[in-house]
Amino acid sequence: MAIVQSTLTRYYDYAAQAIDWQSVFNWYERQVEKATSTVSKSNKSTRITIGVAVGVAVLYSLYDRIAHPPRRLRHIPHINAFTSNRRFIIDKWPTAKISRELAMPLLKDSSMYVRNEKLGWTVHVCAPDAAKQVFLKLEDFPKASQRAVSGTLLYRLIGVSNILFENGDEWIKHRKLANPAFHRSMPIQLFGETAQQLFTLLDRTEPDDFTVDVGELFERVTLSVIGRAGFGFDFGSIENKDSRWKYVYDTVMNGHRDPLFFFFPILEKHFLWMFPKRQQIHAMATEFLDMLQQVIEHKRRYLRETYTSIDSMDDAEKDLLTLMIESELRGEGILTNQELLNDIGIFFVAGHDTTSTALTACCYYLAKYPEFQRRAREEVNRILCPGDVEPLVDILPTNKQTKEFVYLNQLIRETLRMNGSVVSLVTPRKTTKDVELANVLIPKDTLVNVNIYDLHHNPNVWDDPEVFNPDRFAADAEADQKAGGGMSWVPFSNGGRICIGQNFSLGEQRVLLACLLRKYEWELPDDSIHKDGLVTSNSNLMFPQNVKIRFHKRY
Ligand code: HEM
Repeated sequence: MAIVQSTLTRYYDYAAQAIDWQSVFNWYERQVEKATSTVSKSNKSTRITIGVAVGVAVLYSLYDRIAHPPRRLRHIPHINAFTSNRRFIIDKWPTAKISRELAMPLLKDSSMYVRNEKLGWTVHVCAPDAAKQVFLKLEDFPKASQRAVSGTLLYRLIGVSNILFENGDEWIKHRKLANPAFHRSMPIQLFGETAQQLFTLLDRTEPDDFTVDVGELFERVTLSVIGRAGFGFDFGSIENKDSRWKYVYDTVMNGHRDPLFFFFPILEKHFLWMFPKRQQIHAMATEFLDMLQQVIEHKRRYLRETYTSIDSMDDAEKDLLTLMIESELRGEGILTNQELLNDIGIFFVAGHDTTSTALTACCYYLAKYPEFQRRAREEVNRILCPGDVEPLVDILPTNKQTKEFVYLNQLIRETLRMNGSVVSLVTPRKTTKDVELANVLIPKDTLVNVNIYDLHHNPNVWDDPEVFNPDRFAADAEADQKAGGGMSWVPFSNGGRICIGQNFSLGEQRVLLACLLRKYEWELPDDSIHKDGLVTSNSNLMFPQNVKIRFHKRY
């Protein structure tokens, strides 16, 4: 009985975030009171008419409260909750269509709109000056609590006390320990070796011309990189596309994206016993966590026994976990095993799918625009093979050379504008007081997010936002000119909570794309479903769907 009671109380808590039920009931009571004084004096047909009228009014009030934001947010344009749920869950519109059809009409005269989400009604900020305020004023816009979704699949992998979710001193503790790991130079050699490992496999298994799903390929590559660079673990995912750990991880992440549980986490938290298949996926999450736990314990033990501050190994080639434990051993802070597990879980989840979707999108744009591909290859060859004759063998770029890839960098940045991997901030903020954002009053306790996709596609911000044009990121061009007027390009967020893995991901992308440009030329097959634009999922991580590319080996 106590369990049923606590479950119902929690369900009420959850539902109460979206709907102000108490005022619905109060209003209903008032109507019934008014009506009964009239009804008691009237005949039967009048009583029925009044009963129906009150019923209709109650239903309308209920609809109004579910479909529209609370009154305190009604001065901001909004998307009807039924419309957004239908388009997201039932019609599964891709992110680009959601943005074009539902958000852009509202942004003609506004820098923000309101939408209902799993944590409740949320203001989506889509203009550079307002985004800047959200990013920089951490005390007005701390991260909202993730308590409502703890215990769900993804949150079992990353916990709720980690570098991504915590605020204030707790967050500083995590970030301080992780910073040295991300501020050394990046493991460029490891990125290059991974590219070579991929080429060896493709040379062995594919003819000189072949077609492949690059999304799937890059997932295997980035999984391998994050396993080795993150915590010195080999997932074996390049050599073996059916590797057990890849299967386990994919099953858990696909389970996390299941719209039923994504939008109704209550089902998973309190009614898991009703879903046997879901229970099996939870068992896999446990298996994955056990593996990570063992890796951490082993590494902690090993480093405690062997650590000296004089160390011959180059920091750039050490894994992130080792560097974090070394920071602890130097006395720069301490995390419990559970907190370390959560942070490694975050690096893993945040650092692998994001980079693979970015690489997939960039590869797609290079296929769609052969002229951009030719320019990028020319630049890579000029820097890596300065002689008269291009040696037709793999040449792995050095750290210094990756910084000279100016045009390749423009391509990567424009790809992240057009198809940034993260659609809106993973963790919405919650206002701590009434604030004015781009001249709009946002009351205390309002959920606020920066919609990165809408900001990057807002025609009030970018010229011809739907045109893929890497030259807007050339020196002194459009992006540079906008830099003074707020934050218009924010695929990695910005301010104090900017993505800690930005340089890691950019380094990985530069090396893999440079190696790929030398080894292959590529194009979109004639029957590509992406001829008119990249088709993606509508989850918050924007997965390009089934991107087949035709490759021709150059050597
Ligand atoms: C294309 C690749 C990537 C993109 C687009 C990206 C994007 C983002 C965004 C938008 C945030 C802010 C989330 C929020 O505030 O809710 C973020 C935070 C974060 N990212 Fe990334 N990310 C990428 C790669 C990586 C990599 C490779 C790692 C680690 C290996 C990583 C680790 C993190 C962490 C730990 C945070 C939280 C930082 C904090 O709050 O202090 N990300 N990322």
